[in-house]
Amino acid sequence: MMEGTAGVSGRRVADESILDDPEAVAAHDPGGMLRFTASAGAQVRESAALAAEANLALLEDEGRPRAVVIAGIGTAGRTGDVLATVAGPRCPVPVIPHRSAGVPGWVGAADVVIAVSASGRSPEALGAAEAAHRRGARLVAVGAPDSQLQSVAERARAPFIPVPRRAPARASLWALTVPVLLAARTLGLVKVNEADLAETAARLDADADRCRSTAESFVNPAKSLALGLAGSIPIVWGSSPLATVAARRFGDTLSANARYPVVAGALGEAGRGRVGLLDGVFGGLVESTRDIFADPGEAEPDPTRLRLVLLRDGGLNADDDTDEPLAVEERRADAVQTLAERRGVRCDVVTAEGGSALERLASLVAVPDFASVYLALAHGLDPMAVPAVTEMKELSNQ
Ligand SMILES: O=P(O)(O)OC[C@H]1O[C@](O)(CO)[C@@H](O)[C@@H]1O
Repeated sequence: MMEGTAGVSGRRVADESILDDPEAVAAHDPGGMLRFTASAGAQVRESAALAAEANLALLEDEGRPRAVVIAGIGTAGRTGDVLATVAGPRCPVPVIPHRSAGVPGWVGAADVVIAVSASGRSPEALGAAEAAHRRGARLVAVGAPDSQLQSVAERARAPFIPVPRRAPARASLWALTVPVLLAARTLGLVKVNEADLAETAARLDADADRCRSTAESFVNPAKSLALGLAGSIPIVWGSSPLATVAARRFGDTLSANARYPVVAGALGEAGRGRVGLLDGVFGGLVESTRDIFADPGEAEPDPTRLRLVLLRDGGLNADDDTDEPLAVEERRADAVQTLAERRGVRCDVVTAEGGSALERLASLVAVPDFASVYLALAHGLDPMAVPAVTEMKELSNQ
């Protein structure tokens, strides 16, 4: 066990035995992050019901907006990326995620602002909601009940969709996302139907079952993903825009839960630049020194290596609904796997499953979400507590 200089303790080397002992898992997860992560399917169902109770019809009256801005930070901000990709390139209006306080200068009465904040008090979401109200834009607010955000929505006579405050923001992705999607559906921007929501929730439940703490590493995809990543620098690339949202989400959870540095993004873009990492000191250069016959007793401490996680969209998208032909995405994903193999860089692949965009996204997010928690636990880190975030807020007076 090591102590960090500010009193944070953990193990530098991951301890696999923790993951195979459900009691040890529970002991290292006093805040119940695994339980919250397992509630994803329930979040989808509950949020759909809460959105149905909100007066979203108010939005419909003024017809299709000029643009939709989704304002929020952190996980709340990710909901804007989800909406943009689920709406897809055929969306009739621009969908713009916005991550700083206020709204872009052009926002006015023709636009819709969806302000999202799990706590209902982030300055980014509150600033956007106030600005939308001042400028006469239509507003929808999504966040904690009885919060400042709810007050702004009430003042603006705008629909408010509550997100019960049970889990920390990053374990509330689905509770935050579903209201955003349903508001956009009311505006005619996405085609998410009840069956899509039910199937997404069912897939999240099934994945939570596969990733439960009592399922041992060799049958638990999240534990094996976590153990594969242990000690490495994860590089997470998504093969399509949808898979890229999942890749960035994995970057968020690996950083916040497991406190791992991550490179995450779109494979299309990486292929023109960052793929060069595979040749570097943490890639091909270190892999060329890997000695599989070395005596573990005499071996030097294991050097830090890259570990590639490729999130593949699975080829279920209709060609006419994507930015790029599917065949291009698939060839690129095959190519990076070949490249990694040539350099000796280990690669994990998660392939999307399901019929709707939302279900496919869920299938790419669920196992990595659990893996980020198991990786924290294997290092003896409490995935719930991120003292650096609190300290950062104190130091910057925010
Ligand atoms: O959803 P909220 O409450 O606005 O918080 C935004 C972000 O800020 C944090 O709470 C950190 O302060 C993140 O966990 C979260 O995603």
